[in-house]
Amino acid sequence: SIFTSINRIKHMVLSEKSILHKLQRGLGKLDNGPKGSIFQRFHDQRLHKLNERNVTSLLVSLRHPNGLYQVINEYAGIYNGLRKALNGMPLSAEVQDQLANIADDDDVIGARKSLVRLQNIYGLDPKEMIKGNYLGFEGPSLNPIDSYAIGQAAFSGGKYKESIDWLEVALQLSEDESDQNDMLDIHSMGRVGKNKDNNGIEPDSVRALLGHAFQRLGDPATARKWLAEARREGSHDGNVDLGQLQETNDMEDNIKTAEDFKRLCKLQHKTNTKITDHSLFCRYRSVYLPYYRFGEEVISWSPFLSLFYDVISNREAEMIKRQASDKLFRGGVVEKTGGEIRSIRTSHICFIDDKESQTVKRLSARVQELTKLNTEIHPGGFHNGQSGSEPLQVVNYGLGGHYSVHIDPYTVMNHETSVITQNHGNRLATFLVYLSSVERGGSTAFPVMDIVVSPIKNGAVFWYNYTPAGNLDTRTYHASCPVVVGEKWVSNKWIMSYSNTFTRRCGRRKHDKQKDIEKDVYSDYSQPAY
Ligand SMILES: O=C(O)CCC(=O)C(=O)O
Ligand SMILES: [Fe+2]
Repeated sequence: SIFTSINRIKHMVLSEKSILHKLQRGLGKLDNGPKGSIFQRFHDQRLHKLNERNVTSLLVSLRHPNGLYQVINEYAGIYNGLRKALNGMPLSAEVQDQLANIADDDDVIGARKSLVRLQNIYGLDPKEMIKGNYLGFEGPSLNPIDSYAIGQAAFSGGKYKESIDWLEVALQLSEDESDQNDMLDIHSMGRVGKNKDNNGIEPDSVRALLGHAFQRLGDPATARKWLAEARREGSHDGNVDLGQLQETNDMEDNIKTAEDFKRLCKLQHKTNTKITDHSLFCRYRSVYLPYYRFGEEVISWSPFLSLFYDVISNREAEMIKRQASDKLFRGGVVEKTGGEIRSIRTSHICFIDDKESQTVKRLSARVQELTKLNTEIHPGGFHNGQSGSEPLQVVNYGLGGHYSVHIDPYTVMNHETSVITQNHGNRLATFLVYLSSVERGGSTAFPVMDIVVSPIKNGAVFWYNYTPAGNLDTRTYHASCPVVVGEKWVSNKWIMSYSNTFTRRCGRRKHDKQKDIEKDVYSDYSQPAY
């Protein structure tokens, strides 16, 4: 899938010529058969199109959710024809790899569901979203077919309220447009069909699906009204196979912090005025060799949470993203529940070991100096011996990319995680570095602490996942709010517990909290900033 990484979507758009070239090479041996010539025609037409387009404006549109949706939809549509033509033929691994770089139907469905997530989390109105207005950020508009399709996706995801909004917009837009057509047609004596308008949606299918949505919402009266209207004008029952639908919910729906989470996500760049702890403060922190000075802001004492500014340079951030983009893959947390796959994380990730990159190695060393915790990775590699930290995990989010509420320590016991926890213990602390700012959305929200952090490029958040007594600190539950506009990159440095048994400072008293320890530690070597 590619909709879960803006980097992959950009790669699809920018490397299509090279993808086509490699496909041509891979399909060359089929050249004499009929399929070979179909590919050649496809190749030539596509190349012609590519030479004509304006790449700059295309890239600008990819900052906006509708632009991303359109490009995913368009590429899936165009390449579906090719995929069908190649269906059943033996394809080399290279051809399959290249085809995997191009959006397919699953991406289109994922993209629709992502738009529904944006609607849901930020309380956006599809009337505005369709026009391209997301939280005041303008972009390309979508059409009634898109609106209907997104409504269908919402419906099949069990989001009936959301689906009704999209379906009503679809109906409204198609009526508006057929009104306009009627007016034009007064002169040419109407030719607009009753059921099928010029935009290719059948209003009766929309009405029927509206009826089903109201039915599922427990409003049989309104449901009957829509179903009757659909039947009066036609006999369609929508294009959705209602028998196959399953109710699925995002994790946000299931936890009691759902409303807090939404509220925090909407608070971007605003201070949470509920925090009135006057003992919070800022200070400068220094590391040496090379000398580097950062601002640090303590934003919560218990649990301890602090923000660092300019903890890496622009050059280092760009370097890490460049190194990561060659090895990104779909982030692992996909849960299977009742036969349906629901994704609690829409991003691509990869790991970079200190051995692979001087930049990453420097960052590890800096984190070690700042946190006074051991971050050294076993010289033979993370998996070959006890390590102070995991290799750096780099994350690139996709269209509406998010990560549902979770805690960082391993909790699910499968083979791989139990090998990690046996060797290294668990994720004692998290040092989360922002490799980009995000224009709208994409904050890190801590619903239990009632704190939200807006990504600031080159900044970082640091916290302990365990209390000084060694208990899992469930106040550290956090999530990545969906990205609305822009491209979000973060990286995680997870510091492991076994190597830090003796490096994490303990309290002087038995029940000391991290707050007490921090005060002791920092009065030793740091002065508050003015
Ligand atoms: O991207 C974020 O803001 C949070 C990421 C996160 O929590 C994680 O990757 O574990
Ligand atoms: Fe996390």
